[in-house]
Amino acid sequence: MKKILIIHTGGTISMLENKETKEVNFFGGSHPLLNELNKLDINAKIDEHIQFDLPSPHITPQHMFLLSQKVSAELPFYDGIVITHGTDTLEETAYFLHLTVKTDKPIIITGAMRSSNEIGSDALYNLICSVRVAMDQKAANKGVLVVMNDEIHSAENVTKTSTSNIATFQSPQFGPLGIITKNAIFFHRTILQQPIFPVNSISKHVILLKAYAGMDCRLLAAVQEIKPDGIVIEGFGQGNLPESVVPALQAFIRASIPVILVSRSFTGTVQPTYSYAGGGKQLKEMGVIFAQGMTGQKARIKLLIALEHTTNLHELESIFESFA
Ligand SMILES: NC(=O)C[C@H](N)C(=O)O
Repeated sequence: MKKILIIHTGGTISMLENKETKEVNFFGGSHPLLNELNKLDINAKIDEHIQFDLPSPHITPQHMFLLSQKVSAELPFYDGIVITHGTDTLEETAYFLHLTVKTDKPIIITGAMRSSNEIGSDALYNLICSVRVAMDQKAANKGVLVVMNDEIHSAENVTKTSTSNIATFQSPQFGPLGIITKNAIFFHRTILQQPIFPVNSISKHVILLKAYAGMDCRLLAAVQEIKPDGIVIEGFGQGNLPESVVPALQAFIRASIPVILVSRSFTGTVQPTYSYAGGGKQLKEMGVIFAQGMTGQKARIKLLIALEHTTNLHELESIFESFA
């Protein structure tokens, strides 16, 4: 019989609705899903552990690091691990684990858009589906997977696209890796092998900025005061920025602070096409590092992890170019 560990970290999947006020929160008492699976006819030995009871907007990279250590420590004793998590920052934790946990065993993250006692709750359903995927040999060797709403997504590509729809998790441009039906699990694509970057700490400060029409140098002047270890900026289209922010970015790079560029557009890649002031070609020549095919929040997670290995801008560039 397979052995699966469920690690709970909080989020709506761990919350309840107050029937009078309609607010959703943790309301003390025991975890609403704890031991629910043992009442069902699932052919697995399931252990559960409550790691945190946090809404996911309260999750920090330190929590992700602790979770990554817990998962790595428990993996030798289980055939697969399922993590429950709030959906707001689920994709960041999923990607953190994807980049830091070395294993060929299935690691699944799931959440819920409606808490356990709400009509149409997806909490227990997503948990059951996740355990089924974690028990499936086909889920091995695919990095961290996000299971929600009958779909299996790679941590690399998945993002929360809707504020409240239960079909919120999507992989724009790529689609899910597989689907879950009543009786079977189908994978129809896989991921390329990814280098793993194990970390012993998470100690750097990386900030994420979004470009907007008319952005000027004032925000970046304020950022200079913060003295970050790295900056991720979501530029326009193929990777272009307003001319006015270029001198500040240049100053960061001269001070050996990496500036990583992704796009506000959620499909396609960033590339040095335009040579006007602030265009991608100028940014590339200036030393801005282009991160391919990922959102700003994922590039930030990757930079946080990469900076634990090197602060050399050329090495960082090859880390961002070598995989996406
Ligand atoms: N559906 C959810 O889990 C959203 C919640 N605010 C959280 O991320 O904790």
